[in-house]
Amino acid sequence: MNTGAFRQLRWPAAAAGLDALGRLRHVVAGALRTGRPLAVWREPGASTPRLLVARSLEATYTGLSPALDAQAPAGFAFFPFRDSDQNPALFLPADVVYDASQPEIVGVSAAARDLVPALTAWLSAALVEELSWHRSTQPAPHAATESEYTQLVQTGVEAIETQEVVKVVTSRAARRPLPADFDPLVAFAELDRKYPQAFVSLVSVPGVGTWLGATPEILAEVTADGTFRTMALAATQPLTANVTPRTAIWRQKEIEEQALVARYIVSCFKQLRLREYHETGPRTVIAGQLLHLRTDFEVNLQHVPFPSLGTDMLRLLHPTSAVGGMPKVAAMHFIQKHEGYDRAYYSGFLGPVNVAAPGIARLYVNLRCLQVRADEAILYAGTGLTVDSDPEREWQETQMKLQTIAAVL
Ligand SMILES: C=C(O[C@H]1C=CC=C(C(=O)O)[C@@H]1O)C(=O)O
Repeated sequence: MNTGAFRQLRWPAAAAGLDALGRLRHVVAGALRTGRPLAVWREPGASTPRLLVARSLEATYTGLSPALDAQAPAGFAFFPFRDSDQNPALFLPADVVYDASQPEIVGVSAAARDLVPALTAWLSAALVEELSWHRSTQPAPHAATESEYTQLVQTGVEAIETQEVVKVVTSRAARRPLPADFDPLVAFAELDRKYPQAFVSLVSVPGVGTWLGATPEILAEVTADGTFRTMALAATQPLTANVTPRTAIWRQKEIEEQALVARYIVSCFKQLRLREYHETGPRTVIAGQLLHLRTDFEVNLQHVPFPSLGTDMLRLLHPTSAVGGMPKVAAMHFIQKHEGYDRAYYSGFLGPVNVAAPGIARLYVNLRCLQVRADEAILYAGTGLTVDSDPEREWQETQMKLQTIAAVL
């Protein structure tokens, strides 16, 4: 954790019996009790989660997508599919930070210095059993029936046939009852265990709600050694005993669907006049119980004259054609007109910027996610359509995708 920029509070002797995750839970409880936004996440391949608490809701509103450079503020981005008053773009400033791999300290930013007395007292306070998670003030979205969804796919295929769009990604919400004793932090731990290669997240913001997810898709990453990465992830089939990444065979429809996403990324590089990028793939990758096709793109930022490449690419990429479609504006218009529900933060993006260290940012597409409501969960999934899409198969594909996150219910 980028603790250099933070005042470090040590846990008091009273907390000696609490393990790293117990401490994380206690800081989460304090944030929820005082109405503060928070994010807990575990990066792919990492063994421990991190937590960030913003000092206030007001401090999280942002107009622009985050800058991916070492001088930019540290925080956690939580962006909707489409920015609106109901689903504002948020950037939670890194005011209180906790890294479960360094469980002896809690960091507090200079901007949140006035929180230090209350936080110090809280670290010695008795544990709270029940956490009261932030709720959305928006109504639950409409959950499409099978016939509504297959009709939507049919309309999408017709829009491709009439050349209104080249590709569009349709999606739906599904409502599931919450188990009586559902605990988002326990569910987070289960996602962490089940999906070691996913970006696992739990974000809770007053009025916006509580979102849990385990996404396989990087939107934009900038690493300490000056590398920019993104990926074209699309096409889906179940991972079974007989079909593995080595033996998977893809139909023409799926190859085309993924190639369009890759082409879209290349078009973004072209808009920025960047030619020096490495492209690897497509290859078959595992995401939970599914297989996808993935092409990786990498740029060495030390070798190109584009200091703001990460920031510029992020602004061009979102929403990628893996969640919107192509051409972007026509696909967004189709979705707005026909999908019939509010995606909110599903297929938006999320992740830390300059939290681990200045210059390290990891933003992911918010897929395989759910929204926790008072007594139900809203799950989300979508499918990329091409002219050859079969409505019934696309419905089945959304069912499979919902399974990734439904596993914690
Ligand atoms: C839109 C989703 O997945 C995207 C990412 C991988 C494969 C996809 C597909 O096969 O359609 C989607 O483009 C989702 O999981 O809701």
